[in-house]
Amino acid sequence: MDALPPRGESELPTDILGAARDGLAAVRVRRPRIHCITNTVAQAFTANALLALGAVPSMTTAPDEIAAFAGGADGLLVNLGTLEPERRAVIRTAIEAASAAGRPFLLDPVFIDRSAGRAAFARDLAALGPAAIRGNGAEIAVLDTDADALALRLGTVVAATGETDLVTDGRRLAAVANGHPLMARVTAMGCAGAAITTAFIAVGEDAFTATAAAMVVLGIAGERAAETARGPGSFASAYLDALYALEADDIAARARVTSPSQGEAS
Ligand SMILES: Nc1ncnc2c1ncn2[C@@H]1O[C@H](COP(=O)(O)OP(=O)(O)OP(=O)(O)O)[C@@H](O)[C@H]1O
Ligand SMILES: Cc1ncsc1CCO
Ligand SMILES: [Mg+2]
Repeated sequence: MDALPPRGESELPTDILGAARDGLAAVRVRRPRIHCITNTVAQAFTANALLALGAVPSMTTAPDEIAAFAGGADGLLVNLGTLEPERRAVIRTAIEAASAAGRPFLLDPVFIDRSAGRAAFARDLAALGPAAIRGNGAEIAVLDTDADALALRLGTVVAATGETDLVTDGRRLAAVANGHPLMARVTAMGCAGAAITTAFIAVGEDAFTATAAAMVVLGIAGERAAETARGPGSFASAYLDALYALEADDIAARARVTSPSQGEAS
């Protein structure tokens, strides 16, 4: 670690705010195609969240089509939430196709804290060069003792989500405090957030900045949705509306990003 620059030195939170604003605009203009191998619980909400944001989802897991879909997309999401044998069997083919096409993939290691076999599979996938790994704190903790070590060891970006989202590439660290407790009362909010993050990485220059920017955007959408929601049900639809309506001014006004060596950016 001695050879590394101090955390935060090479990345200003203001860069993340700019990346959130620019990333949102780029997703809406470029409409990246995101292929999602994701769990059966999250599929429809994830597809709707990508569409609301401006991206274009596809979700097939058919063995004879997976290489064409993953290789032709701008980014690939691999989510382990419902890891039936059929879904497990196509994941490597999808990653190989995306990687051969020079497209990023993001790993969401759902519930690896519940199953040793799933954790072992996730470790194998994590070694295949994901642009980012996003999981809740408990899931990330299964992969390494801390997110920085994991990011450095694999040369990837790690987002450990929860009340505060921590994003690191091992050298830079951002803490994103945006979000709302109702986000934890609707299933697949993290899964959809990982798909949104894949879209930001697909249109971004730098996976760390893009991942932190995505956390800002989805957290602010959650805050806006909570203003009109009456509970989890109306929150889910208000969240899609908020992704659709989000403007650059909302980001400037609401972003709460810190990095350890600097103060709050907003
Ligand atoms: N208590 C909270 N306060 C504010 N924001 C929260 C809270 N809990 C979750 N969030 C937001 O919700 C997003 C999803 O995070 P979470 O860690 O709950 O995902 P998850 O456990 O993977 O969810 P799922 O598996 O249901 O998709 C986070 O990025 C964060 O912005
Ligand atoms: C509830 C649930 N079970 C498997 S995946 C999933 C969605 C949240 O990760
Ligand atoms: Mg999850």
